[in-house]
Amino acid sequence: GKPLKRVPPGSLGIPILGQSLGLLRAMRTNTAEKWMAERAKRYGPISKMSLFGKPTVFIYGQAANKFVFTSDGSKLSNQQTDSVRMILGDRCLLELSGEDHKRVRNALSSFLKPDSLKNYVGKIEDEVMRHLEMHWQGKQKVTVLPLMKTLTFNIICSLLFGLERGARRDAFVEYFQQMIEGMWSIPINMPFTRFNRSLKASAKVQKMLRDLICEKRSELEKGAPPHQDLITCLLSIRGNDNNELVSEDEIIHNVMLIMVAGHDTSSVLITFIIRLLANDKTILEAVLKEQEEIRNSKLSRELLTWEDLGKMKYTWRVAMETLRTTPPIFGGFRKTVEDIEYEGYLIPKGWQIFWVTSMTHMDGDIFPEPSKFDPDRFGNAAAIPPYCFVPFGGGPRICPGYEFAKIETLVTIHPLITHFTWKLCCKDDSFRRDPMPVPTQGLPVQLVSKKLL
Ligand code: HEM
Repeated sequence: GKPLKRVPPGSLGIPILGQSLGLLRAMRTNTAEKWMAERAKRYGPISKMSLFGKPTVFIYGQAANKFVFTSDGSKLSNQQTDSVRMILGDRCLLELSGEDHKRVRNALSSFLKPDSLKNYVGKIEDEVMRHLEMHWQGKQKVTVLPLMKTLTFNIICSLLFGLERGARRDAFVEYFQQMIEGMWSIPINMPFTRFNRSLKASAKVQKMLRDLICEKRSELEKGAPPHQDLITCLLSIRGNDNNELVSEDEIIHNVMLIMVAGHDTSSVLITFIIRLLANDKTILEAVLKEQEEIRNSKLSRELLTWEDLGKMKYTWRVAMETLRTTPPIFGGFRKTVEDIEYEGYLIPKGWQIFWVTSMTHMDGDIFPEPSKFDPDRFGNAAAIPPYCFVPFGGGPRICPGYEFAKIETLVTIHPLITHFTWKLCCKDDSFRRDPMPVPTQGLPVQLVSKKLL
């Protein structure tokens, strides 16, 4: 018969802990890119390690990304680390495959597609303006990251779940933060571990969502319109037998996924754009010019439209370049469903595969002078080879929140840059990963209001 292939080089380290602590430590000191590059130098483009309790193979490059993003569920499943699965639940999109994945993803996409989101630009702007009035206007100093988290969380709550401002939303925010803190931790469920705290918070969030669904269901029965928010929309989708097509657990687990996937990522993107605009005068002026032209074409308090967003081309290029240089998502995992042969190696069934955004984003053959911040790289998006710019992943699981993130970002930058100027307060202008990028002290800035909101 065929000779047995070898598993990739590398070491699995100590069971359970393996290299998790090394990687997490590198992330916290912002040397994770270096950590990965050193591994690549030592072991080549495919190597094994142990991460978050599982044997893991780390692969990178354009071909590796394509392999990860396009292999179907018979080869690679999308199962997340134990921590993520136990916290978000086993019926969220990340855990589903095949027909189940398609059914639930279609249901979510009917809400997240541009044609539907178009109608919410005004509602998002309303949240942004209230936020700026409350937390920015008249202040001399603000800390950007926590504020942007509050803002993106509020936008999600109002748009997707119909949760208005108030005590209930505030309780939600708090449990949510606790829940997220343990998502990339080592799954040791003992009192006082990050993971344990996170699991408890997850149980509380699930209880709150179950109550919310119950209320929405009875409102629907009384004749409330089905398109007010994501939950009512999902409850209203019926199968052939007239039963709900998306189960209650699926609604709850996906609502939690969207809140996690949708607010942390975009808050990081907006924060790093604000940081960049403080550091780069030329780019600041170019963005300001584009935004003022749009503002000057409108009446003083007139709301932004979908067409206005379409004109913010340069601003979005700046966002894309920010996503290239500081991708909110460091990378992700898949799991092998069977023994797989890859580049002459055996990857045994049940192992994790780890892909990483920075490895192609910072590759000088793909992005010349990769450390230089240059929005014009995205002047002609078609010139960028496929599976190389992957802040949103790729293939059938590419981020379905791309348009949502784009709208939120543009709608937030517009009033910020036309009404305020800011300077960084910290001498130390660096960041760490936790695992999302966090600027020093959350990015405190000194603020000047140019004109009233
Ligand atoms: C700058 C903002 C964002 C970034 C960088 C981002 C990035 C990503 C990445 C890298 C993936 C995983 C792809 C994979 O593993 O193959 C993903 C998946 C996902 N994202 Fe986003 N995302 C962002 C915003 C959002 C928003 C605003 C939402 C929802 C409103 C959202 C919802 C989701 C969901 C539900 C998935 C899972 C899709 C699936 O498995 O089919 N994301 N995102």
